[in-house]
Amino acid sequence: MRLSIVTAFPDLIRQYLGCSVLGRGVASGKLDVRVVDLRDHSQGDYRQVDDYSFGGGGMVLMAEPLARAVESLSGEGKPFVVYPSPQGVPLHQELVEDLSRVDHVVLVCGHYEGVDERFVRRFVDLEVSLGDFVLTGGELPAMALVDALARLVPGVVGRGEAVVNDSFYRGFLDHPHFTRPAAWRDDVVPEVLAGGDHGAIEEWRRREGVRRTLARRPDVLARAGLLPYLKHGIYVLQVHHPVRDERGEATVASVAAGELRDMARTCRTYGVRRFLVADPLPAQRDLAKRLQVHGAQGDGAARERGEALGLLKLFPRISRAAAWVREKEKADPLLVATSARPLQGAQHWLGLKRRFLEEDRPVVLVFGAGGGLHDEALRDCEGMLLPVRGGSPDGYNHLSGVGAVAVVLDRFLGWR
Ligand SMILES: C[S@@+](CC[C@H](N)C(=O)[O-])C[C@H]1O[C@@H](n2cnc3c(N)ncnc32)[C@H](O)[C@@H]1O
Repeated sequence: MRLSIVTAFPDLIRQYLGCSVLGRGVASGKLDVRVVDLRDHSQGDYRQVDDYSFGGGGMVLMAEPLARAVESLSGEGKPFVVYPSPQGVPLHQELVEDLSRVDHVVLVCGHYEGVDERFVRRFVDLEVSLGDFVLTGGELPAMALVDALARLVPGVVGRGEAVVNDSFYRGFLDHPHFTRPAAWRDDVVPEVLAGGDHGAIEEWRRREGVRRTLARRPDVLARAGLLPYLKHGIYVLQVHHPVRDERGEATVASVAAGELRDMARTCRTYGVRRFLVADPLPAQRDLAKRLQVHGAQGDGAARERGEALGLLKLFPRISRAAAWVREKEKADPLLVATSARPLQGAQHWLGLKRRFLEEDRPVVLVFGAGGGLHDEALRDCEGMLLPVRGGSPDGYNHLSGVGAVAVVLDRFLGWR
């Protein structure tokens, strides 16, 4: 990506671009940043770039020098023009990531009262704000943007400081950091960090990142994929019995090969540890087993399908599936029921997402087949998820099993 900064104060920017991580990025050619002096695009002998605000008030940057500066950068296609402004959309990591995928971003620094609105209307694609406060000029926000973008350019940040572990990158806050000396003014670094046990260090960091995020910024969890931050695995359990028939009575749902295959593939996509099925009928479990064997034959797509079906594990009852997870994880699983009907005590997915982190237990997401989980099945579950809602405001929303698994897994494990 290319970055250009249009400013009436180029020295401010040049100095910043010459130092530390950015300085090394520019010197090595990994960072392509150009600083454009607005005065080079002024008209007349006085290199004028600003004038009084119509109607009274302070100075405003004039439209024509700004337009010329941007046009001088438009040789190889139209760049994406960003104007840092307190009236813009708040800057956040997702926006930085979106901008990092643009070929050429031009940052236009305002000053004094701002820039002529006619320039904004004609040239600016996006106004971005650093927060609800006012600075004297757009140079600091422009540098903040360049800095945040530069971190995403491969090789600019050293390998030791993996950006994926930074705050917000994966929807979590970073863990605390410490450096030498190990004891400073009677304050000693956590013992685990000074020992050489990398597994224990990773576990400590994971827990601290989770703790901080829950305490300080639970709002950012909406975009977070939970998997790297959970100690235990996430499981999907499809229940064939007891599910509801048309009259709400308990019945057994039949095995649908296509449905099992598609759910298994979704589980594989999101890193679900195992796809469990509870079915009391041996003939149906046999059918599912045969599907697993045949699905693994062939190459290409078939192999991928086979891998997904390898996640499948069959049990006669919900309790047996739960006991198997308990044994495997050496921890009590949290079973969470999903339903098309709003169940008593059901929670919003964001609340559950926090709960998964707080309780740090294996999680089993339980889906019904046929007409959905019967009340008897709900007795095995400790948590309940509100129905997935689409455009319709009323509570009832019956999705296909495959659709429901995909939406629910994306909310908990999808990484935006
Ligand atoms: C003093 S400000 C102008 C404020 C403008 N009159 C207003 O109230 O919206 C001058 C310049 O600083 C930059 N600026 C100030 N605060 C900013 C913020 N919170 N985020 C991004 N840019 C900001 C903008 O480029 C702006 O044109």
